[in-house]
Amino acid sequence: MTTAPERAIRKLSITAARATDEREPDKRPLDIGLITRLFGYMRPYAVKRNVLLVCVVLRAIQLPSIAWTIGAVINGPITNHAKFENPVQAILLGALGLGLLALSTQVVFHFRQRLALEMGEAVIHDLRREIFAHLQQMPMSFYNKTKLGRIISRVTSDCESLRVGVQDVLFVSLVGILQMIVAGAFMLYSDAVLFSVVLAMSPVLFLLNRIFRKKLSAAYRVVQESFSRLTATLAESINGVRVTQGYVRQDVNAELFRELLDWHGDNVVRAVRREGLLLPLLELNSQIFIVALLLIGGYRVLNPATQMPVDNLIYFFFLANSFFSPIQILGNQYNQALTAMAGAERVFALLDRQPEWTDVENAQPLPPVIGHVELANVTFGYDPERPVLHEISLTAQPGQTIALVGRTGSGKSSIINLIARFYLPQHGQVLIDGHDTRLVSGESLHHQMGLVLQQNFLFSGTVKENIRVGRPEATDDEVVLTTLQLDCLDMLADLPKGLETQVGERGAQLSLGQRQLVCFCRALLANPRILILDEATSSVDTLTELRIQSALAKLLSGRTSFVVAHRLSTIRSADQVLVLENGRIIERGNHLELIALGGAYAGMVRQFSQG
Ligand SMILES: Nc1ncnc2c1ncn2[C@@H]1O[C@H](COP(=O)(O)OP(=O)(O)OP(=O)(O)O)[C@@H](O)[C@H]1O
Repeated sequence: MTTAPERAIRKLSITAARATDEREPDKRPLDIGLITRLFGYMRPYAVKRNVLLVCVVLRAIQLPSIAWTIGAVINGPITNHAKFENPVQAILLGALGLGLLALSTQVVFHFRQRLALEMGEAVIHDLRREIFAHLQQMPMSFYNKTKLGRIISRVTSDCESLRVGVQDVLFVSLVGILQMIVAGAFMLYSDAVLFSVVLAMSPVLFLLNRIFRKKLSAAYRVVQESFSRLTATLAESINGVRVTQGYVRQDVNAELFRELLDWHGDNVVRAVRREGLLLPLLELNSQIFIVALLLIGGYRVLNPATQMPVDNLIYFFFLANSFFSPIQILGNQYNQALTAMAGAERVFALLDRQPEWTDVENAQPLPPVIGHVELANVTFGYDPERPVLHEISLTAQPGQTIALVGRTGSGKSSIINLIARFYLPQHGQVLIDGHDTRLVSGESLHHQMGLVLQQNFLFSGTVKENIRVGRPEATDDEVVLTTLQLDCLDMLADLPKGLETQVGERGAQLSLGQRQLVCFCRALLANPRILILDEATSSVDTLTELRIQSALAKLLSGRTSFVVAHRLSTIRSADQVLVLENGRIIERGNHLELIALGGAYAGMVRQFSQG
């Protein structure tokens, strides 16, 4: 049983979730700049694009031509058979012509459809590749400020709406517009007055269509939103299932999920009802227009002043169908075009977004480093207005291990972020062998720096592939040698397929200890002069812990290392221990010196030993 306050809190959280969902605009007016830029992506496929445009033109002519041919056969050898020497032969010829025209229309339709799909796929493929490459070189500050969901939706839903824009909207609309022009020309030729009536009706039909479709797509957008909330909650619940079970929150979560399901169900029913009402109304609109045309046409046939031939009226009705049907489609396409525009604007805005900083012009490659690292009077804040590191100065001699210790939030990770040049300091310098890291090329810097982060990030793939990330060109023997050097080959060889074992998503199929060892091997294989290590806090069994400690000692030896240290063993053997508090170094020295000092560090170690 859930209590009333719990229910109230749940309701509140659902309402808040609905209300605070910052929406991005889902439509944007047509913008010739965006359309031209999108067209640019078709340039590499110019031959395909041109064949496609030919298909578009052919199809636009073919459809009204079919109506025209039917009208011509009815008006000619059928109605006026007396005027024909051999009307049966003329009808047969007409039917044959119509059959051939219909066949060629469908052949063109096949290629129009196929090439448009291929073109859309090619454009989106290239765009996605470009976005991904762009994302890879954005600095950390970008990821800090941009929500992951937003980035993912640029590559997924925005690119999808662009695909619809290219595959459907663009070419279908082109066919529709051209078809209307061709049908219009035939109609104008047949009866100018009746055509002007049709012309006057078209904007009304188009607008009605658009309004109805807009209402429909608004209803389906709400459905989409509730669905994505549902899937997000599902994913979160499954990821957090251990916490749920641990805190016996199954009922509460099930109730929350049920409420979301209800909400989604209501939205679906509302959208379906609206569709059930609007679509028949839409059809009725077109039929009312045909009724109006019939009235005016009938009047013009009967009125002696106008004397419109009845054959022309029949002929006109066939063409009217070719003229009106694209209007219905265009109303919908227009809505989709606006969605594609919104997607295009966001995608291009992301692509145009320049990293806040890149390598300086003429950045020199960092020469092979010896491993002297210095931070000179560094002040830094993720938000420049709120520094989290204040006037930090430190020097690491080549080969030294520097342990960074301090309470959570004291600035340890921020220091290693600056050494790795994931961020730039607002004041002061980070110097490697005397070179300001700001002035050297990022690539040459990162090649000479090894990184082992707390999350022990593993990519999907095998253990071996994950180790090889450190040096992709390393041979299998070198990988094995690395694991031997760290004395952990036996642990990895014990995995179901040894080094060929798939690690699963984010390394989920390996134990925490195994994941750490794989990351150590990766760093050792790269053999960097400078190593940055955010020691994992996760506890492992004593035996594994000893293996990790000994592997770590081997990994650190001989390199300049910065370790955000959590193990007393690591801290004890460090050449320098820097104690941080509120972004300042408050104590420095080696373990024994700091113990002798009897200050903050000595207090921490005391607590640690007691804990
Ligand atoms: N990406 C970020 N964006 C904005 N502020 C941040 C970011 N990362 C850290 N901070 C802030 O900077 C300060 C220092 O954080 P930092 O991560 O360097 O501490 P830490 O000592 O490494 O902590 P922990 O031991 O918990 O990892 C904290 O106040 C934190 O809130």
